Amino acid sequence: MKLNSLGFPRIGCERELKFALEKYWREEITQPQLLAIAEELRRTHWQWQAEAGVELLPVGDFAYYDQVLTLSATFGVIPERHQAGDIDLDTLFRVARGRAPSGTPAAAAEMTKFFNTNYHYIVPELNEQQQFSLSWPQLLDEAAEALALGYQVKPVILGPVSYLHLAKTVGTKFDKLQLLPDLLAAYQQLLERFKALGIEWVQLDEPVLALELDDAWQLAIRQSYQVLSQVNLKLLLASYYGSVAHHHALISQLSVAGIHLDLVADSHQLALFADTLAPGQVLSAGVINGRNVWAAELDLLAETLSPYAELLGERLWLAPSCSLLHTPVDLDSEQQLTPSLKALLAFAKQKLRELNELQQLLIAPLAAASQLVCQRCQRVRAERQQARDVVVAQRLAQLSEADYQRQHAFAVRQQAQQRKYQLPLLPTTTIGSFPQTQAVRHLRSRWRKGEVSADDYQTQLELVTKDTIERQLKLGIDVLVHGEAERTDMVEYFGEQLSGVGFTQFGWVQSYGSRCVKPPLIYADVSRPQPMTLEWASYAQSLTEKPVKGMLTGPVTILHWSFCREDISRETVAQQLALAIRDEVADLQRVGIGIIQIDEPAFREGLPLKRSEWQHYLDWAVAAFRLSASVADDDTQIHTHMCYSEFNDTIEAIAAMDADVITIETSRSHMALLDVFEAFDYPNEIGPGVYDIHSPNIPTEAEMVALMEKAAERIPLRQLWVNPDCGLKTRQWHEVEPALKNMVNAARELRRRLG
Ligand SMILES: CN1c2c(nc(N)[nH]c2=O)NC[C@@H]1CNc1ccc(C(=O)N[C@@H](CCC(=O)N[C@@H](CCC(=O)N[C@@H](CCC(=O)O)C(=O)O)C(=O)O)C(=O)O)cc1
Ligand SMILES: N[C@@H](CCS)C(=O)O
Ligand SMILES: [Zn+2]
Repeated sequence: MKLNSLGFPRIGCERELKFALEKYWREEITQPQLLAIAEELRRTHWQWQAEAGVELLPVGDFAYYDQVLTLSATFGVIPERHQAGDIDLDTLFRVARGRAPSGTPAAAAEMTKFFNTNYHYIVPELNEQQQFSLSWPQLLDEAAEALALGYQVKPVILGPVSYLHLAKTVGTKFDKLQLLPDLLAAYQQLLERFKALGIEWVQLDEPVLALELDDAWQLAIRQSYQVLSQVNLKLLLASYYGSVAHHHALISQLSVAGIHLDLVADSHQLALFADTLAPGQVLSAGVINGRNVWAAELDLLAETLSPYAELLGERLWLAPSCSLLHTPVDLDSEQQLTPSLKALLAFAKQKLRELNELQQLLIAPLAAASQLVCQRCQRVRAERQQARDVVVAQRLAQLSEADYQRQHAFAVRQQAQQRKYQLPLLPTTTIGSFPQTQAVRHLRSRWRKGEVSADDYQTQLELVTKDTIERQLKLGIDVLVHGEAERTDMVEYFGEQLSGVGFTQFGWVQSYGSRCVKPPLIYADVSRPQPMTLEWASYAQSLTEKPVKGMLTGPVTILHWSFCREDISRETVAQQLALAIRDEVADLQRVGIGIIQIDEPAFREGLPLKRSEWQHYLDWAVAAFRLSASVADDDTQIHTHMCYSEFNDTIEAIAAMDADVITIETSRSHMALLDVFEAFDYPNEIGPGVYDIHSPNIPTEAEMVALMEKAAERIPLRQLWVNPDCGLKTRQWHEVEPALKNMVNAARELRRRLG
């Protein structure tokens, strides 16, 4: 019974890769220095996995920016604008970031969510004449590197169908499946090269199988594995992030040497697929949750797996459900978690140990060590039962229809809000955060280490907030924000203050490139012991007569960007979070904050992979948002904000959220995203972003006027706001100030032209 690893977090226990990358980009270290740090990380991660008993070490989970981008480079899929001779490391960085220490800057490639995760990949750009040829040796080099260290190796790469599915087409319109035969030829070459290194197993990941695929994409799966199985290698076909039971017939007919299943997503797949395994075929049972941080119930898992261990013997492999990319690295680093919460957790390193313990439980259930594991599991289960808070349960039980409804319909509210605020036509605002400068981060870091007192920390942040308000006043923005300088992250900040939610010191998870987040841990019923944002909102409002928006993160986004308990439904957790945010809305309103933004950037990301499950999700997600917002009086203006969104297939739900104003990311799509709002006759107000905050470029007044004119062709003028695409925390003041100056001038010009 082998232990199978689908990948380990590459960022490093202390985010070594993040810091090395950023230093390299700032040209503070050389490329050989970056490569050396990366090599050291790979070595450490292989060693940890080997020590846990993993025999076939994954290669391909390491990436300098993103593993999909590495694969694109491997096949020579580099947009023309980023090419400059042969592919090198800087080519990858130019694709991902638009710039690198060498080469000419050019617009970065698109980045988007990897399936339903909070990890972002770089979208491959394919044209109709796309050629695929082995062009970047990283995967082969890393395989050779692991082999040289004496390990057995199993390359783990995205399969051809998922790769095509994630890619976008550029230039003339065409069906990307046309490219499959050529792509398969390139995969074959790559597999041959692995084989030449003496490699026996290659894992091909096809998370696309968790989707409901039409005939053409199912055929693509069939064709791909028919072609690739011709290479004399053992292929492990891996699916994850969802059940593939609906593709059982398709998958079980493929001639692959092994199948990996995400049994956390759907444990019924085990019996289904075990029944139809071909002779000799391996089943990799993904039983340890690779997307969550809770310690596994190993005793129960062993009970379930035991008959299959007998039936399949060596053909049963034990594995995490997916790559451990989505989990923090090492629980042992955490010094401040309560022992009772810590006992509930397992990060990547601990998950490897769990695999090992599970193997022992199956091999020697009566051994003393196995008994100890069972006792620990029982203790953890008992601890989990403390998660209930009767007050929260009672509040939920008493909710009625009225709690989900604003007092009056939008038209009435709009009048009340206009009477109160007298905002000009095309009001200007921003999305919330202003640059999180090095100075602010450094200050926070020193405060955390006890080098700066709480009072000094507060005073310094007040100065930053005051400066942020003054800058906005000088710019002439109509609805201000306090700037979020006190927040590390829009979700973590709330997680730190809610009961039932824990937070870590070092629980970093890669979000994209060098950027990481520390997701909160929702381990018990959630409530808000005291106001979370009131002080900062009131302080900022005290500095100006102009309205300052209260700034909250919505329940759906807090849920999706946290590690959530699994003993109750996500719907119920969303309701609990909604009640906490609702209390905050009520408090903000009470102290005179009359414009309140409840951010929901992760609203769409929560959509289940299978369309047939969408409506149920949308119903409860909309309800949670409404529950958080409906305590607002008619003249309190509720904003929401969504970035990374596409609204065509969710517009009814967006409208049902009934926010008075929604700000969205639209500048890159040149307002095309607004088509659906026009077609739907969206009744409430909209701020289509006119400033692409992901780019260091400063948009001109003329560009923003042109974008708003396009918006005005689709949406009635009095419904429109002028704002950036998203928060400005990752930008610098020298970029933000001129951009916002142009934005305010654009709004003024438009009022002259159109008003
Ligand atoms: C909008 N996005 C978000 C997602 N998920 C979230 N939970 N939050 C989001 O905002 N998902 C989708 C997108 C992803 N986008 C981003 C964008 C930017 C980041 C990012 O910048 N992350 C930072 C970490 C932010 C943070 O928590 N900062 C802390 C700690 C800062 C730090 O590293 N300090 C240093 C010391 C510094 C010094 O002394 O000078 C240290 O600890 O060593 C803070 O502000 O205090 C990142 O750097 O990766 C993430 C996702
Ligand atoms: N209020 C947040 C939203 C980001 S999606 C910000 O401005 O950073
Ligand atoms: Zn945003």
